[in-house]
Parts: sequence; C-alpha cells; structure tokens
Amino acid sequence: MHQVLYDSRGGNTKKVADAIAGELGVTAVDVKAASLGPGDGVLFLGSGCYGGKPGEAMVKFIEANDLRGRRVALFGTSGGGAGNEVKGMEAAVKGKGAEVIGRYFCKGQMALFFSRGHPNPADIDAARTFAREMAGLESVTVV
Ligand SMILES: Cc1cc2nc3c(=O)[nH]c(=O)nc-3n(C[C@H](O)[C@H](O)[C@H](O)COP(=O)(O)O)c2cc1C
Repeated sequence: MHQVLYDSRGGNTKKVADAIAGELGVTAVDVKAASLGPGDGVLFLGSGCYGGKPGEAMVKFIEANDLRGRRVALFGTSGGGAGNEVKGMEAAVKGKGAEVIGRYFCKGQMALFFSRGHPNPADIDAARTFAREMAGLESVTVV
C-alpha cells in the first residue's frame, strides 16, 4: 500500500499531498502523526520549504526511520519554486538507505502576493500525473 506523508505549515503542501493520495486511493497523513507502514508500496514524502529546508517534523521522521529497501517519491512546495525542500529531503532519505524514484515540486503561495494562487489547478494536475507515474499506473513521461 502506498503511503503519503506531508509536513505543511500553511496548507499548500497538504493540497499537493491530498491530490497525490486521492489519485492512489489512500489518505494523506500529517507526518507529525504518522508511523512508517509496510514497505510494499511507494512512500511519498512532501514538505514546504522553510528557510531553504524541509520542515523539522519531516526531517525528524526521516531521521527516526530505517528506510533501507524503501522506494521513496518526494514532493514539495516553496515560494520560489526551486525545490530546495526536495533536495534536502533527498539527501536525508538517501542517508537512511532509501531509493529515490522521483521528485515533484511547484510554487506555493507565500504571504499575500508571492506566487499567488499556487499550487494552482495545473500544479495539482501535474502532481496527480506524478502520483500515477510513481505508482506505476502510467508510463513515465520522457521530456
Ligand atoms: C517561515 C517560512 C520560511 C520560508 N522560507 C522559504 C524559502 O527559504 N524559500 C522559498 O522558496 N519559500 C519559502 N517559504 C515559502 C513556503 O515554502 C511556501 O509558501 C510553501 O508553499 C509553504 O508550504 P505549506 O503551505 O505547505 O507550509 C517560507 C515560508 C515560511 C512560512
């Protein structure tokens, strides 16, 4: 079974997590209340970007778990959309033995105006496609 865990202070990353989980028929769970499930599916981990890094709760979760043999798909949102939160999670999960099978990141509205409206419907559609590709429900798009 696939697992979708998120660290989202403002709700943007939760929107992406809910879209991914909905596509897979599971429920996204706040990483603060989560425990690692069985390793038969893809583990989706997502976070907002805070000071160039993923959230503390996500970092703690990764540090607390043995991810050897796990297939992990990472996602994130940030004001600038550069994906530094995903890079940070990638280094952390690899340090715990995970195999990173893919990444998705998009902009997330910051304060009142910066990246306003993100994640927008196109961002959410792209997240759904990412979910299907990672779960092997759709062939991977070559770009
Ligand atoms: C305390 C704080 C620090 C942030 N630092 C960054 C940053 O370093 N780079 C960036 O691109 N966005 C930054 N942002 C913007 C968030 O990453 C962006 O709004 C993201 O979508 C938040 O996700 P969330 O709504 O799931 O918490 C920051 C936002 C907050 C609240």
